[in-house]
Amino acid sequence: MSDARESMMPSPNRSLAVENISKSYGGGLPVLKDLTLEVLPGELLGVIGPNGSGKTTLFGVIAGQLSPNSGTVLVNGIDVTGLSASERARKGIGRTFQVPQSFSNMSVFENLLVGARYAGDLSHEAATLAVHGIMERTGFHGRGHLRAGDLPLLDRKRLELARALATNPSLLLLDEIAGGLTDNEAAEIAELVKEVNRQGIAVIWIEHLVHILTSAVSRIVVLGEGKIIADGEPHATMAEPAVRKIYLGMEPDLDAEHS
Ligand SMILES: Nc1ncnc2c1ncn2[C@@H]1O[C@H](COP(=O)(O)OP(=O)(O)OP(=O)(O)O)[C@@H](O)[C@H]1O
Repeated sequence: MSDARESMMPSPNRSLAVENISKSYGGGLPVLKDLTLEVLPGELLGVIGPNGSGKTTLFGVIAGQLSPNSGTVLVNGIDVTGLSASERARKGIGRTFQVPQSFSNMSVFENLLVGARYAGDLSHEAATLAVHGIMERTGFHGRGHLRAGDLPLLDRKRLELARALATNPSLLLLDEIAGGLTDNEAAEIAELVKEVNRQGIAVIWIEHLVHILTSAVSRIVVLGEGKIIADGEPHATMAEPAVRKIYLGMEPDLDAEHS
């Protein structure tokens, strides 16, 4: 973390506080309903829920792509509700998207450099140094020259994560980073996510591959129709009747780790 950012931050006791957030699109029915959620510094939190339950909308509201109708978003104790997405990136929020946002005609290195310069007031030299560090941590050492569009899916997912890391986040939002991967590839991504988290970055990870998530995270939040219907230790949370009611028969991989 840059000295400049460190000195700007009050000492936080919550990495993220989402307070009483409601959100609807174009005057329609609310997609998020008075939702409140806290994430502690260094926490690795999984978020699951059926299609359309509001998971990606929640990320949009946290990262600033969407404005809530009401409620507050605090990051490291700072109210960011009125800030743009790029301003929030400078406050420490990094995010990935379901559809990778990398520039396919640019190299791995160039993509990461864009990320590093997006969120930080870094000189070209400092950004270059930061990008080399990110490439080390994410499996791109010696491969920075590769064209992003030529990468296989697992590496495109890695690049999406690396691009978010290049913005130097204290809170990382991962939206289905393992989507479309085989089980072995998803497990590789999960190891990378855990490693990033061990380095002190709080992570919120939306994923449909429930067994990958439950084996990686220390806490799971279950969304249903814009509300939190369960929140706690992964296995206990997945065993709650309200959660089993949603998932039983819908999610064939739910018990895969026990088979
Ligand atoms: N830009 C938009 N305009 C109008 N409605 C939207 C928009 N984006 C999402 N919605 C609606 O809001 C609801 C929640 O969508 P959201 O993408 O947040 O759910 P999700 O839990 O992330 O779903 P999935 O698991 O399919 O990604 C859905 O009914 C969806 O159709």
